[in-house]
Amino acid sequence: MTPAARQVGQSVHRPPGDWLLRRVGHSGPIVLAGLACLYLLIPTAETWAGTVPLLVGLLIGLPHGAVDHLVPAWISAPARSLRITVGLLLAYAGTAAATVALFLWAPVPALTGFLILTVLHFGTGDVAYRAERDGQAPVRPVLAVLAHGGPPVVLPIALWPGTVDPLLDAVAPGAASAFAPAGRLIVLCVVLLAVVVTGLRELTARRGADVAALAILVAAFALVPPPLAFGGYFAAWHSARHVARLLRADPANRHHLAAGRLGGPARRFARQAILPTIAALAGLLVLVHVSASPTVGPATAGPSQETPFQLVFAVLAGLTVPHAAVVNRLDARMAARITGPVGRCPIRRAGSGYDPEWGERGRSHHRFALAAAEEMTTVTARNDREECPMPSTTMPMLETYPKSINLDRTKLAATIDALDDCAQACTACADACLSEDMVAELTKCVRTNLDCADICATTARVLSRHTGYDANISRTLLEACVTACKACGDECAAHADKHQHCRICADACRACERACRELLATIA
Ligand SMILES: CC1=C(/C=C/C(C)=C/C=C/C(C)=C/C=O)C(C)(C)CCC1
Ligand SMILES: [Fe+2]
Repeated sequence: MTPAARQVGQSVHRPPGDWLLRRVGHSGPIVLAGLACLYLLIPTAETWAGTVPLLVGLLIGLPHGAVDHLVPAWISAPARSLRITVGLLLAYAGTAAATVALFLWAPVPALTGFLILTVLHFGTGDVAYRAERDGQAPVRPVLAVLAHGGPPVVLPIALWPGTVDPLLDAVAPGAASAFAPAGRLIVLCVVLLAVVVTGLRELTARRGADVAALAILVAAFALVPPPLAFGGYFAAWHSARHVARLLRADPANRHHLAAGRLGGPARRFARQAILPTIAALAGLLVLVHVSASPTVGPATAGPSQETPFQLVFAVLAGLTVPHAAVVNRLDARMAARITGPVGRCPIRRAGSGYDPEWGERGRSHHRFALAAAEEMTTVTARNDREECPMPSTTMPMLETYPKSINLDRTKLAATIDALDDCAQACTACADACLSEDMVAELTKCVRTNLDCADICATTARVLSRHTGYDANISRTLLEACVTACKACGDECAAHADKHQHCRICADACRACERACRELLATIA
């Protein structure tokens, strides 16, 4: 059975596309191992291992940051995602401009900060990739981040001063001498220590392939000239893993990935990334041209003393900083989503719809929506451990809807769950009322219970249908729910001190009323 077929067969337990994560995960180690072998076998490779491989690697990797602005569109309602996308683009441009200014004003501190950021970005990228692939976050993420993100940056600087120092000075004049040999050695030792501890942890956890990947990473950056190693790493390791995760994050790819097809998602990504990539490339080329011209280039006296390379690198860093910020935030949300709040049931707790303490984080997790089925995997695993109630299938079902949904999926899922909870509580409360000795005093309660149960159940069913969506029907039903829940909540609350079922039902009605109002606010 192919990995894809296996996945389709157990679609509820495995997220669509984890086969892709596994497959792509091998490309980095294979390329770096190949480069290391090539370099050991053909020492003359050094002659063509100059800046060109670095540029080629960066060019191939460039598209991985080209769709950052689309992520909001994959995870929220179209009307709001446009606003988020525009806001994100403005923040992106602002951060990029500030970074470029910092690079030109204080090149050495700026470069130091950028290199630290690169370590964190690569490290968190790997940790997030692994967490997504394995369905669990590492026990010591900081150490793992350093172990995976450190080698591509620290090893070249510490072990290849002859090659790297001219590069450092080209992008930030004075950096080579500012990075003292003792400092380089100390940072190298810290990174190697992190690698050894992380490697031993992996060994104990019997993750042989991951230990091998880490060993290849270190060996390649120790053996292969930095521009070549870095180029290979950036394209085949960092960017490839990131793109694989992006493909899974795009809800439109779910069916293809679940069926083991990569062609559609790859073409879709190419379409999404092509324009921003061309724009970034064109911008960089114009920059090289302009800054190399005699009027503003290095020959000119005054403030424009920077080399073309320095300006281009500053712009590259300027694009990377907001990219790292966007990705880091999403990674953090993903990691939190995988581990969940300690001791709580994520997603949903009995009787109260969505867990308010899971709050913003939970909402964001749904928005990012790695894969609906993964939600099930994670929650089910946690339920096994922590005896949480069965998770709702509402969000996973929404995530599998093949077309776009005109409502905020998170709020919609929360409302459907709240409606179902409320309908169940109202039905049970009416039944319990009928068995009370003082049933005569509860006739109004039974009546409002049954009205509320019917209205909520009907609304939950209508809201679960999206094809040919009619906002007027949804709005009218939600308004009826608000009225029915308010009436039933008030009536039940009046008996809450005497009857536990009325207290529980009143809570469910209030929660449902709140959820309906929130959803109404998005369609009013
Ligand atoms: C300057 C410099 C380097 C280049 C760093 C670069 C080019 C980082 C780019 C990071 C990006 C673009 C991340 C986005 O995901 C090396 C090779 C570490 C060696 C030391 C000097
Ligand atoms: Fe990146």
